[in-house]
This record gives sequence, C-alpha cells and structure tokens, in this order.
Amino acid sequence: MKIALIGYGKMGKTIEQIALGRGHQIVSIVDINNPEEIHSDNFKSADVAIEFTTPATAFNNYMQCFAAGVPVVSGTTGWLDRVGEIKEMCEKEGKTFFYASNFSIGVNIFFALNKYLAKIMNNFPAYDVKMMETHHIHKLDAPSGTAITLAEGILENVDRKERWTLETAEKATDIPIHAIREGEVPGIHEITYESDVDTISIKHDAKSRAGFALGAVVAAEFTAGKKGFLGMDDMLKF
Ligand SMILES: NC(=O)C1=CN([C@@H]2O[C@H](COP(=O)(O)OP(=O)(O)OC[C@H]3O[C@@H](n4cnc5c(N)ncnc54)[C@H](O)[C@@H]3O)[C@@H](O)[C@H]2O)C=CC1
Ligand SMILES: O=C(O)C1=N[C@H](C(=O)O)C[C@H](O)C1
Repeated sequence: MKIALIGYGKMGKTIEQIALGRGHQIVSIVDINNPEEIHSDNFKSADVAIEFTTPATAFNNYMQCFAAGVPVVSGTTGWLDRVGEIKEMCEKEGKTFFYASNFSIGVNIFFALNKYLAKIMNNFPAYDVKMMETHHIHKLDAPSGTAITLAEGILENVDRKERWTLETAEKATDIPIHAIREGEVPGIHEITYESDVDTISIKHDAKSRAGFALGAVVAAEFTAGKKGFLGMDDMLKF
C-alpha cells in the first residue's frame, strides 16, 4: 500500500518504521517545513494519508487530503470541536476519514473495560470517580484525547455524573481529570472509584509509542478503499 505521512514527529517517525516493516511504501512526507508537498503528485498517489500533527493544524490537513481525494487516518488530539463538520463531509460528500483518540489495541481493550466497570458502578452510588492521565512534557493538549474518550465512557453509563472537568470537580456530578506532564512518559491513564471503605482502580500504562503506531498502520490498511467516517469500533471486534 502507498502511504503518505502528514506530521513527521514522534508518531510520524514511529509509524514510518512500522509501515515499512509491514511491506508498505512511504510515497510522501509532509511536515511544517514543506507544506506544499501535500499538493504534489506523490502525495495524491497515496492510498491513504496518516496524519499526526497538532491540534491547531489537523483540521486544515484533513481539508487538503479531501481536496486531493486521499483517505485520511488521523490520531491528532485536541481538535474535536470540529468533528461534526468532518462527519457531515463523510456522509454528504463521500469522504473517507478514520479517527481514534488512541490507536493502541491495549487502550481499546481498556476503553471496553472502563465502560463495563462504569455500568457496574452505576448501581453503587457510595463510590465517587476521578481520573488521572500522565504524558511527556511536550504534549500540547490537556486533558488527553484518550482521557476524554474514557470520561465519555463513564458519562454514558454512570447516571450520577454529568460532565468531566480539568483538575477540580466543581459539583458532585463532575468527573475531575488530573493531567500530569512529566519527562518523556508515552501515556498513562487511570480511573479510580473511591468509597469511604475502599478504592478500585484500573490503569493502562503504554511502554512506548509502538502500540499507537501499529494501530494506526492497521487502521490505514483497513481504511484503504472504504468510504465514510470510521473508527476503532468498526475495525475491532470485541
Ligand atoms: N491517537 C493516538 O493513538 C495518538 C495520538 N497522538 C497525538 O498525535 C499528535 C502528534 O503527536 P506527536 O507525533 O507525539 O507530536 P510531535 O510534536 O512529535 O509531531 C508533530 C509533527 O507535526 C508537524 N507539524 C506541525 N504542523 C504541521 C502542519 N501544518 N503540517 C504538517 N506537519 C506539521 C511538526 O513539525 C511535528 O514534526 C498529538 O496531537 C498527539 O496527542 C499521539 C500518540 C498516539
Ligand atoms: O500526545 C501524546 O503523546 C498522546 N496523545 C494521545 C492522547 O491525547 O490521548 C494518545 C496517547 O495517550 C499519547
């Protein structure tokens, strides 16, 4: 498969290695210093573009991919206030877009576990819930996209909670997310339920970026030739 990379930072470089190892060809690499590459014939020849850039630049990159007729797989976080526009373009204009706040298979198992635990906890109001995420100091957004997905999994299932908040809970109906930025940590997420008598925690700790990158390449293989707005639930069968 011919892959174009948009964003050649920590994720772009890890994805390149995994894609080459799976027999794919990298036909184009777009980064901040060569934005015109996205208009090149090499870029347009890609079966799929994999986009990992920044919250501020992702949406415009998606528009460029759509204009070039290249399906997009993206994991960039912090831009989801505009996801409705992308879904509409996929539905009405036949564009192709695969998004995951976290491509790691382990984290997606953790998402399912989080929802299952939340369903149980809905029946036990003696427990309050809080979240913690830790990432490297270069991360631009907080809370992490993964933490937001986890919070949404709790909100869908725990009736006594209404929204997530960064750091402090203002009301009993809030889920506070504590965001720590420390060293070069690839990503840790923890959900804690606490009562007067005990604590129950579930935690995912990424050892490197390899799991995120492998998931993104597998998602690219899945996306090539498909139409519409796609996500991990379409690809994984639990
Ligand atoms: N969904 C997932 O599984 C994961 C998502 N991420 C997210 O992916 C994004 C990127 O993460 P990293 O690679 O660690 O960041 P990074 O900072 O190492 O790399 C970002 C790259 O994008 C480039 N860039 C900036 N503006 C650009 C533009 N307009 N066009 C093309 N390239 C541009 C930068 O020069 C840099 O090389 C972040 O939003 C992060 O939260 C990170 C890991 C896993
Ligand atoms: O910025 C990162 O590094 C990561 N970002 C994603 C997020 O915001 O959830 C996924 C992973 O945790 C690493």
